[in-house]
Parts: sequence; structure tokens; C-alpha cells
Amino acid sequence: LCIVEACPSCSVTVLSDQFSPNTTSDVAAGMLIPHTYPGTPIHMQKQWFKETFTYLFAISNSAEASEAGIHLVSGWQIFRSTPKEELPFWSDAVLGFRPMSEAELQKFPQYRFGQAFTTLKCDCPPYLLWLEKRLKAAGVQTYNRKVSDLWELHSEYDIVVNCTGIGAHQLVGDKKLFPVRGQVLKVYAPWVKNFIRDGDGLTYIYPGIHGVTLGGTREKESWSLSPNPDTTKDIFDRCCSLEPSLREAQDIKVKVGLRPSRQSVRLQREVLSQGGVKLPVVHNYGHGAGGFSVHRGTAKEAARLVGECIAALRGSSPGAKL
Ligand SMILES: Cc1cc2nc3c(=O)[nH]c(=O)nc-3n(C[C@H](O)[C@H](O)[C@H](O)COP(=O)(O)OP(=O)(O)OC[C@H]3O[C@@H](n4cnc5c(N)ncnc54)[C@H](O)[C@@H]3O)c2cc1C
Ligand SMILES: O=C([O-])CC(=O)C(=O)O
Repeated sequence: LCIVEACPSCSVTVLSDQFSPNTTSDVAAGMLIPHTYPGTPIHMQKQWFKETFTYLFAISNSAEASEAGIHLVSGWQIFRSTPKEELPFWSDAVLGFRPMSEAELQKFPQYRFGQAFTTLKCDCPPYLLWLEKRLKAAGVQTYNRKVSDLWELHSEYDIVVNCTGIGAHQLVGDKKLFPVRGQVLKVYAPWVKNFIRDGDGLTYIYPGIHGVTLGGTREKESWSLSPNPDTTKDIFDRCCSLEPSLREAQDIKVKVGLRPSRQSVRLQREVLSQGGVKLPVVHNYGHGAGGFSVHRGTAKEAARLVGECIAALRGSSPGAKL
């Protein structure tokens, strides 16, 4: 979508092995709480987050909000002891960030410190379906296709944008990319209105429009997509200890996803070349545990890189298919 907006004269095609609801993004809670990429300057991560927040905040204030599955949600991030960094880099990008009051902390007797704030949440799959609908309305073609080598696209397309998430491990052989398996439960508990996140990042309760996401796990290098029943019980018990009313939750579904983790998002241009023929590629993958939080910011940067590729192609080959 960002490419279509930045370059309306381009013809854009989406090729994907799987579409919603069968992607990692469909498993995510979709909360806008950034995770830090150790290999990326903080000012850049903050910019990506702010751009994403601003974009989704506008949707949340529009008549599209419910169909797009975007809504504001308030709640608490709680800590058993005061964290080293009391003010995370994104504290002024969310709304109303403040330390929790003693009265609020009384709800969590095991916890000493907490942060209260309002952020945004993307309900998935509705948000992904809404994006797909907008793509189609903009004339973008979508095809179900697994790409086994980027070079196979060189005769059909001028520029390839690689947004394959954990699929990039195989597709481009990126050894710096690894899965962090996450198991979550999606439950019906409409009385839960506030989010609760343990600052250790393992246990969280995220109410959405259609259900509540209960998490979670972080299993480095595990490629298993099968739900583990012991883990399901453990997640449920951990969440109930923070919000005992969840014992009454119904319609419990278990989901597993592989976070495409990397020290930094791979957001860069590369030119593939064989026998004098060149194929410009823009990579945009490796968003790890925080892809929703920065998706619009990183997509805008990827679209800017596509613009650079177009300028380079126009300079070098007047017959390009643009
Ligand atoms: C349990 C869990 C909870 C999460 N919660 C949050 C959260 O609350 N907030 C947040 O910000 N982030 C969260 N995340 C992280 C977020 O889900 C990811 O960062 C994000 O979904 C990655 O998106 P993506 O588009 O790169 O990958 P994907 O959603 O995996 O999409 C990649 C697409 O590429 C396609 N593809 C891959 N390889 C090929 C190929 N060779 N040929 C053709 N197509 C291919 C796939 O089929 C898929 O459609 C969570 C993740 C998990 C697992
Ligand atoms: O950590 C969170 O709050 C949710 C999330 O992004 C994940 O599980 O990857």
C-alpha cells in the first residue's frame, strides 16, 4: 500500500504462499508496544513507531475503525521490581504514559512498579483483511505463489520487495534470522477491557474487539507450529493469576506463530545480477516480536527504497516495465 501511495504509476503485484488467516501476523496480538532491535539506532525505531501510531490513530478515529479492527486500549505494564529503565523510548509516543498509582498496584500484590498508558491494537485477521481490500481497490493483483528463488521473478518484474518474514530464512538463506516461537490463546471474555502485560514480556492479556489474546511464550530457534497442551495450561494459569475472572473465559483457541527475529529489521536495497542482467530487490523482513508496532514506518522506508530503485532504473534502462 505504501508503494502504491508513493508511486501511483507503478503496477504492483503481491505474490504470497499464504494469505490471512494463515500467516504469522494473524497469530499476533497486534499491540502497539515496541520491542527493541539491538542493531538499529533508537531514533529510527522511535520514528517507525511514531509513524505507525499516527497512521493507526487516524484510522481508530474514523468510521473505518471497526471494520479495520483498530482500537485504543488502556492498561498496565507491571514489574515485580522497578526496572532499570523507568521511561522506555516510546513513552512519549503512546498516550498518557505515567507511573501506576498505589491504588492501581493493589490489583497486583506480587508487583512493585507499573506503567499505565493507552495504546492502539490491531485485531487480526480483520486488519489484514481490511488491508487486502484496500490493495485490491487500488488495483493491486494478488496471487498465491511460493517463490523458491528471488531470481525466478527477474523476467516478470522490474523490482522485487521481499517481505517474507521468517520465510526469508529459506528464501534468501539469511542465517541472522531465527524463529522465536510464540504460543497464545484467543478467548471470549468480553468483560476484560484493560490490557495487562508483565514487564518480563512472557505473560500478557490483550483485549481486542472480538476476543482477548492471552500470552505467551518465547522459544528461540523452535520451528514447531504445533500447539503444546502443557504450555496452553501454563499460559492460562499465568493469565488467571493476573486476572482471576479469566477462569470464566470461553471458546479457548490456541495459536502458534514464529516471530521472524533478527538483531535489526533488514531494510535495505540489494541488486541481484546474473549474466549482466540485474534485478533490484528491497528487503523488508525480520520484524521479530514487534512487527505490528513498526509496520507502517518500515513499510514507508521500504517504499522510499523502491523509489530509489525506480530512479536508478529510469536512469539506466528506458524500457523498464514501470
Ligand atoms: C505470538 C505472537 C504475538 C505477537 N504479538 C505482537 C504484538 O502484540 N505486537 C507486535 O507489534 N508484534 C507482535 N508479534 C510480532 C508480529 O507478528 C511479527 O513481527 C509480524 O507478524 C511479521 O510480519 P511479516 O509480514 O514480516 O511476516 P508474516 O506475517 O509471516 O508474513 C510473511 C508472508 O510472506 C509469505 N512468504 C514467506 N515466504 C514466502 C515465499 N518463499 N514465497 C511466497 N511467499 C512467502 C508468507 O506466506 C506470509 O504471507 C507477535 C508474534 C507472535 C508470534
Ligand atoms: O510482547 C508482547 O507484549 C506481545 C508481543 O509482541 C509478542 O508476544 O511478541
